[in-house]
Amino acid sequence: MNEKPGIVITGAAGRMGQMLMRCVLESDAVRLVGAVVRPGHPWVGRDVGEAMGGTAVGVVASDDALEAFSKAQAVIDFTTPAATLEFAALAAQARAVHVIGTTGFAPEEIAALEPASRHAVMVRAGNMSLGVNLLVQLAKQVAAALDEDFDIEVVEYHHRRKVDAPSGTALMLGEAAAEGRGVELAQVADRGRDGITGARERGHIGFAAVRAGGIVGEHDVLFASESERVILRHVAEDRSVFARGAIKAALWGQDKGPGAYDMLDVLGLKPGA
Ligand SMILES: NC(=O)C1=CN([C@@H]2O[C@H](COP(=O)(O)OP(=O)(O)OC[C@H]3O[C@@H](n4cnc5c(N)ncnc54)[C@H](OP(=O)(O)O)[C@@H]3O)[C@@H](O)[C@H]2O)C=CC1
Ligand SMILES: O=C(O)C1=N[C@H](C(=O)O)C[C@H](O)C1
Repeated sequence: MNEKPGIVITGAAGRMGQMLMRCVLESDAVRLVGAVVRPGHPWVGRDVGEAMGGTAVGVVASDDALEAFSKAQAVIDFTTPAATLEFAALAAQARAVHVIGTTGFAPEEIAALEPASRHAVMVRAGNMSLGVNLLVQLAKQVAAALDEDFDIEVVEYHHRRKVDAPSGTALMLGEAAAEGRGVELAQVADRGRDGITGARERGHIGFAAVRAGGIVGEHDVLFASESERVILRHVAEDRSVFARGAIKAALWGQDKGPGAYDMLDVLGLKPGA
C-alpha cells in the first residue's frame, strides 16, 4: 500500500470519538477518511472539524457505517456493546481492521464477535495504553509469586459519566491475577459488596468501582496480607493515551491475517513473543 491507511472513527461525537479524530488528524501515519454517528445525530452531514468547534477538515459525519467502512483500511470503535456488534459484521464485510475499545460486553456478546474475526483482523482491549498492558503482565507475575495469604482487590476510579462497572481494565487486571494464581476469575470474583456480606473468602479477587467528577481512568491492583501490602497502580492522565494505542493497533493490523487479537499482541507483550 503506497498511501497512509484510511481510518473511520465510529461514535465520532463521543468523548473517545472526538479524541480519536484529533489524534488521527495529527498523525503522520494514518488519515481520517470517515466518521460515523448514530442515525439522526445532529452531526450527520456536517464537517467533523467544524462540528468539534474548529476549522473544516474535509470529512463529513455519516450514519451509513457500511458505506464509510468500504473506503477504509481500519475502523476504530469506542461506542457501546450493541453498536460494536453491528460494526463488527460491517467491518468484516468491508475487510477493514476493526479496533475495538468498547467495554461492558456480556460474555455472550463477546462470543458473538467471533464470527466477524474469521473474516477480518479484530483487535479488542479494555484498555489500549502501553502502561495498563504492562500492568496486566505485572499483575499476573505478582499474583503467581504471592500465595493466598495475600488478598487481591482491583480498585478502579472513573468519571461520573461512565456507564459500565467493573471497568474493562479492571476485568483485564482481574483475569491476569486469576491466571497468575491458576484459577478461573468467574469462580473467585467478588463484585458489588453491600450489606452483611460475611467475611472475605480466602483466594477471592474483589472489585470496587469509584465514579466521580472527571477522572479519566485509574486502576490499583492491591495485594494485602496481615503484615504488608503491594499496590500496582496505573493513572491515565488524558484520553490521548488510549487513542494513540488504538491507532497503533490499526497500523499493526494492516499486514495480519483474520483473527481475534488484543493489545498484548500489538505491543509484543504476549509471553513467548
Ligand atoms: N479500551 C480503551 O482504552 C478505552 C475504552 N473506553 C470505552 O469506550 C467506550 C466509549 O467511551 P466514551 O467515549 O467515554 O463514551 P461516550 O458515551 O462519550 O461515546 C460513545 C459514543 O458512541 C456513540 N454511539 C452509540 N451507539 C452508536 C451507534 N449505533 N452508531 C454510532 N454511534 C453510536 C454515542 O452516540 P450517542 O451519544 O448519540 O448515543 C457516543 O457518541 C466505553 O465503552 C468506554 O469504556 C474508553 C476509553 C478507553
Ligand atoms: O470509560 C472510560 O472512560 C474508560 N474505559 C475503559 C475501561 O472500562 O477500562 C478504559 C479507561 O479506563 C477509560
